[in-house]
Amino acid sequence: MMGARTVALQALLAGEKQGAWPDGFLKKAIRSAGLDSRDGALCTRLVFGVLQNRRLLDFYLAGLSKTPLEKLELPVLELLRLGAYQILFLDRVPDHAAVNEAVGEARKRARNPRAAGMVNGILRSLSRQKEELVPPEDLGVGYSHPDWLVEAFRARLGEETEALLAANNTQPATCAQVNTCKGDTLSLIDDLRGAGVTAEPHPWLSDCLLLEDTGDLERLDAFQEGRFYIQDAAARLAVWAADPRPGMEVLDACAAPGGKSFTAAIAMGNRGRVVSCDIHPHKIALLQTGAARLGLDCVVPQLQDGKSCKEEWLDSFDLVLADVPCSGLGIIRKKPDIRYKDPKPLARLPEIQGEILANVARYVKPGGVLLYATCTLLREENEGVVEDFLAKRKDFTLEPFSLPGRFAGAEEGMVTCWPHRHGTDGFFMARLRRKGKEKRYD
Ligand SMILES: C[S@@+](CC[C@H](N)C(=O)[O-])C[C@H]1O[C@@H](n2cnc3c(N)ncnc32)[C@H](O)[C@@H]1O
Repeated sequence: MMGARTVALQALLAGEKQGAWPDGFLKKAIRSAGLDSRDGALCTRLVFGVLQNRRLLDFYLAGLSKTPLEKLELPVLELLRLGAYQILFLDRVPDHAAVNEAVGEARKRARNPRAAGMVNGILRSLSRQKEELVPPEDLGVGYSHPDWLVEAFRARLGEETEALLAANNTQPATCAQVNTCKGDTLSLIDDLRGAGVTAEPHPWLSDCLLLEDTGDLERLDAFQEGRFYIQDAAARLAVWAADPRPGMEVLDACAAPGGKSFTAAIAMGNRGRVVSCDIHPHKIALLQTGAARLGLDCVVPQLQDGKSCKEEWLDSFDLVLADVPCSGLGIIRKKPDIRYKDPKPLARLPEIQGEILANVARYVKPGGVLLYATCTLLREENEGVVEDFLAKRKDFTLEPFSLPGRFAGAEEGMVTCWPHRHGTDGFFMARLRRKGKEKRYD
């Protein structure tokens, strides 16, 4: 039977090979290896820990390895990172156990017969020297973010940058939204606690819970009964800013996996219609399954490219949500590999975002609302796209909104949520009103 470290190694290697986040792979691998919840949690922590600290781990390993790290076989390098992460960050794993496991795996996997000896030597030296290690001064190395990203954050945050980088490497509690169409928050808390989950009400967001020790939460009865869904507080706030009301016609132009459609439908008491679109056919199935589980039949999934105009929708929706594809740099806490993305293709995003926004704005009724949102923190994908749009569409203006808690910018109609300030994902939302007679929904 495979252990937690072997599965973690496989997930890291799969991530390197696919150039993609191993989350899906990790969940499946944990299930198929039959890891119990304790080993599953250790395996997940190892994968997150290595991704969150890769640059820092490499910095220390490079100081101990005679061979440059880029010349090592990839499985050997990942084993060194896994071992180093356990030695430097995990008190509950004895160093000798981390070293022995890494050496055993290296014996099985490395083509170079000397690799196991090298892994042994490097990790034992690291264990001996760990109290004397001098941390790097460079923020990018210390918090394992690429230099370009540190500079982008510094341009916005100045001295606050380090706090954001540190927050990006924390482990947030899982944030769950209560499906108030299927029951109240207190009885859900009771039932989750009865199932062994640590469930607390969110400190400032109603009908929202912070969960820990969930194990595979999709197996919980309350999940299968559609009594909650997973969504960060910041994403919930974006729908709050949009303020959907019962009876409205709502379009969610970039909807999958459906969090904001579901939040809107719940706020509407499942009355009215939420047309939930996505460009990818396989994601329409996700929307269908999610809406069915939650019992939200006012959600109508539909395949539609947000960039191309659907004539019959012109001037038809009270509210249009444009939660556009973005660089995702606000959700590094949950997807630690996002920081390693090649920044070049990201430069094209503002154009795509602007195109989607310009097209779906045409679906807003006169007097209706357009909500632009991203889960990134780059000005060019956020305020920049909105400002370009407003320069072209003089019939739209930013509109103030209120949120629970203090969020700078709400009175001007644009808010950025920050992991280090608000404890949420990094997120941007702008509320725009189209000129015209507003239809009232109470
Ligand atoms: C940020 S995610 C949306 C998250 C979603 N609103 C939620 O709250 O769960 C962006 C989504 O846009 C979709 N997408 C990308 N390009 C699109 C396009 N041209 N038209 C419609 N959807 C698009 C992606 O497939 C992805 O599911």
